[in-house]
Amino acid sequence: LPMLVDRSWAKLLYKLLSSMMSGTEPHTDREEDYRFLHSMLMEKKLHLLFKVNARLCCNDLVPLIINIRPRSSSLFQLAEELIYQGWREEVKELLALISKPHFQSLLHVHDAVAQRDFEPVLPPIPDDALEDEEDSVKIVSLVKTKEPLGATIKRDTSTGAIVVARIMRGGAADKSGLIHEGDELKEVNGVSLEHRKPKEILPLLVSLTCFLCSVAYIRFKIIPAYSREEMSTTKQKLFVRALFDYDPNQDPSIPCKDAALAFKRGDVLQIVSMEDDTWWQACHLEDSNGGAGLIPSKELHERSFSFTTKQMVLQWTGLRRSFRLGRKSSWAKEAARFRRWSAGVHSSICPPTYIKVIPYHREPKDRHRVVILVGPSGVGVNELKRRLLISDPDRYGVTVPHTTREKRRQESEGVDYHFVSVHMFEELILSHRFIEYGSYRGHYYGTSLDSVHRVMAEGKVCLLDAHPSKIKRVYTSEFKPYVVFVKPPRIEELRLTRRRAKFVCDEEDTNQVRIFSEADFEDMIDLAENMERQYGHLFDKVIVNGDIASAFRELRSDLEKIQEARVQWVPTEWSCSSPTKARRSCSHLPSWI
Ligand SMILES: Nc1ncnc2c1ncn2[C@@H]1O[C@H](COP(=O)(O)OP(=O)(O)OP(=O)(O)O)[C@@H](O)[C@H]1O
Repeated sequence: LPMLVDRSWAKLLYKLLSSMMSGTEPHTDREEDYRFLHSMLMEKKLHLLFKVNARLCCNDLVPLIINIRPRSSSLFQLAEELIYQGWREEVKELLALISKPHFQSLLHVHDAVAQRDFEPVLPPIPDDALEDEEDSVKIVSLVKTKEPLGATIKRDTSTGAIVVARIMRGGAADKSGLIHEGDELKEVNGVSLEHRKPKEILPLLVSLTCFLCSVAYIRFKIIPAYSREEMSTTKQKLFVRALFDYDPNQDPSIPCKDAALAFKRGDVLQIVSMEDDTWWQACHLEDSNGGAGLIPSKELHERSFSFTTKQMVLQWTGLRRSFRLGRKSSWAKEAARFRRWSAGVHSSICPPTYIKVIPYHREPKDRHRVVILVGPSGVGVNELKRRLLISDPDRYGVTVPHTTREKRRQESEGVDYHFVSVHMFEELILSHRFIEYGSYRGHYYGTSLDSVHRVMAEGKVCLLDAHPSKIKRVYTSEFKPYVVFVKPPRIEELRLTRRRAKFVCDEEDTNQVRIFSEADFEDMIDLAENMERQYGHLFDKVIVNGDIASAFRELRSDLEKIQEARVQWVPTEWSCSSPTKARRSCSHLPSWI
């Protein structure tokens, strides 16, 4: 019976059939009746008749055959006809069934619904409402009275879409059963909600309400949450940012070089298949319509990384003997460095591979992402920060640190430092208000979260420099940090470029400066390698600071691009996964509709 459009009527017939068949004793008449009904129901002509009926009903023309009379009156007529055969058991049973009040009520309700006899009448859905849309789009028409809809909406921070945040139990939306949490609202009465803020949608709904009767006819175009979930399990695209360079020409393990995809650290790739454990298929973001290529899976890259590092350890062991012979003076230092290096290798369990990312649609009014500059001491982090500030003081700002040391004559409170008592500083430590803090010569120094907020609230890009281990503290959707790793160039270039450079070797006494020694350069390179190995997965950009002018140009243009880009790729963990997180990061967004 799937062809039968009028399902309720078909069900009724089925019920009739099953009630006829439900007797415990075998009855040949029943068998015959069943066969008769079955052949009648399977009759092609009857199916056609149902189709014609359905067409006519849809076009609101004269209802035919089955719809000619309401079900309740058809039933009474049927009862009349059957009364003459009242001696048959099955007829008795059927009569008993149809004379039950709840059965009759059911048919009355059916008749009322079938005649679409209810108020208020919803306006028809325009023909073009679903034009060019996917199947997953749903049109929901509601008549809103004085009662609020009982739903809150929010802007999804990762996609920019307006979604239903909460449905209040017992509210109009809940009672309608047509709108659900997580549904994406595409349009309201034909007005697109794209790039809209929740607060702009409220007046839109108010404008649809009649002032006299407070009734509003609202038509939502919705992408239901279930189909969005479906998309996430079946069709959703998985994007990753590569955390290493990959050149198939340098990889002897690739099964087919022509089928491979080369990429650079920082490239966003769309993963199209992860079926194979060792070789995934992916394409570059800008080339998602083109063919996919093979890339090493996470596991494969980790395995080959541990193989390479083992080989390096062996090499180092061999080299150390030559150090003992040729560079006796620096042997002890080399040994210490090797210890540090191998500790670094073994402490970093996993090499950076890929990080799952999602698009972040930045609105012009959104706060700027915090920029964190990291690098080994002396590499030029402060120099680059200083140049950025001078180049555009309206765009960039820096935090004011806290300290417990005495204020000096030329210093001012809130400009050079926030001068606070030890007690106050320790209170701030206990309440986790610092991103980073430490003590130097008996005084505390620290950068607080509030100082970052202050710069952000001024509409500026907050420039922070911190040890990479502290990035975690601000690695949230609130700050959306953009991490730049300032890397030293090769030692030959360091020697050339830093010939005249001097650095402050005593924080307290800024006159205590000295030039870089060969050991400083070596330490800088060692530290940089360690940092990259341990925290490389957090770096968005690596800038090699050889020539300061070109390093600065590269940094400035990169930051400008980031601040102006409409779509940026950020870690998936910044999308509000948990309700608490979502509430915290979207707390300013929910609005009543
Ligand atoms: N590319 C470069 N070429 C020449 N000199 C440089 C370059 N980069 C930085 N310098 C100089 O090196 C010195 C140290 O730089 P800077 O103070 O910026 O280092 P830093 O990374 O902030 O280290 P620290 O955190 O220890 O202060 C400064 O005198 C700076 O002018």
